[in-house]
Amino acid sequence: MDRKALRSALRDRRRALSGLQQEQAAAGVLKQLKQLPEFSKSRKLAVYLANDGEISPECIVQYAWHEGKSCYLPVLDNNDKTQMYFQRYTPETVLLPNRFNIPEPVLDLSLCIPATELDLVLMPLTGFDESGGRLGMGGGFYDRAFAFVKTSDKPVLVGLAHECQKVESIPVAEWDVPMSGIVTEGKAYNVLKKFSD
Ligand SMILES: Nc1nc2c(c(=O)[nH]1)N(C=O)[C@@H](CNc1ccc(C(=O)N[C@@H](CCC(=O)O)C(=O)O)cc1)CN2
Ligand SMILES: Nc1ncnc2c1ncn2[C@@H]1O[C@H](COP(=O)(O)OP(=O)(O)OP(=O)(O)O)[C@@H](O)[C@H]1O
Repeated sequence: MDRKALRSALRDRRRALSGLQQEQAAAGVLKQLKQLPEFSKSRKLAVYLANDGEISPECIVQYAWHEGKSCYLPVLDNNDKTQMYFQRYTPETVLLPNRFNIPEPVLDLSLCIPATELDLVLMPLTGFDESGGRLGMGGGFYDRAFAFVKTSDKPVLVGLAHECQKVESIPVAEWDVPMSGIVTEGKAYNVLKKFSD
């Protein structure tokens, strides 16, 4: 299956989950994450607002705020259509739908930080494999934003996924940035053995 067909099949799969399954999955992911030192140690954390059946980091955000961590959300640039920024996210942040209808903060560059300053990035995905292969929504936003990670050990990139997003092998593209790990409702896949034990 090519990337496009695989993306479409996997999007159907996650959209088919019930509200209860989504809630349980989100709680399961938080439970798994709490056991990871990379999460406990992180001070600056990139999250996202769930869309199209993605696993929701909402309870992770609530917990992170409670622990005094700073959360950041992806914000798209309306002029440069390839750019994605990370902007501070607090309970007061005003959100508006972006061009894909996903809520995001109104862009304020003074509240954005360079991707290099993030400790941990929780990435949305449509599919993953056990070698850290990631299939996103097809915009290439995360691949571009984190292309530098290939030669850096910060930030740690962790995909959040439903177990049903796992496939045998994601067809890899040359620009793909491998994830250090994937956390699902039931398991933490420590792909690059970057997670400390
Ligand atoms: N929750 C969430 N936020 C995110 C991402 C994501 O994957 N999930 N992104 C990760 O990169 C960025 C947005 N990337 C996206 C790329 C394509 C589509 C999408 O729905 N494409 C439609 C076509 C829509 C249109 O052209 O109007 C489609 O493929 O059906 C959505 C988001 C930034 N924010
Ligand atoms: N580092 C990069 N530099 C330039 N272009 C890139 C880079 N990474 C990805 N792209 C472009 O982005 C497009 C989409 O890539 P891909 O299908 O891998 O997106 P994705 O990982 O599914 O999406 P996303 O990361 O937004 O969730 C590709 O056609 C590619 O040309």
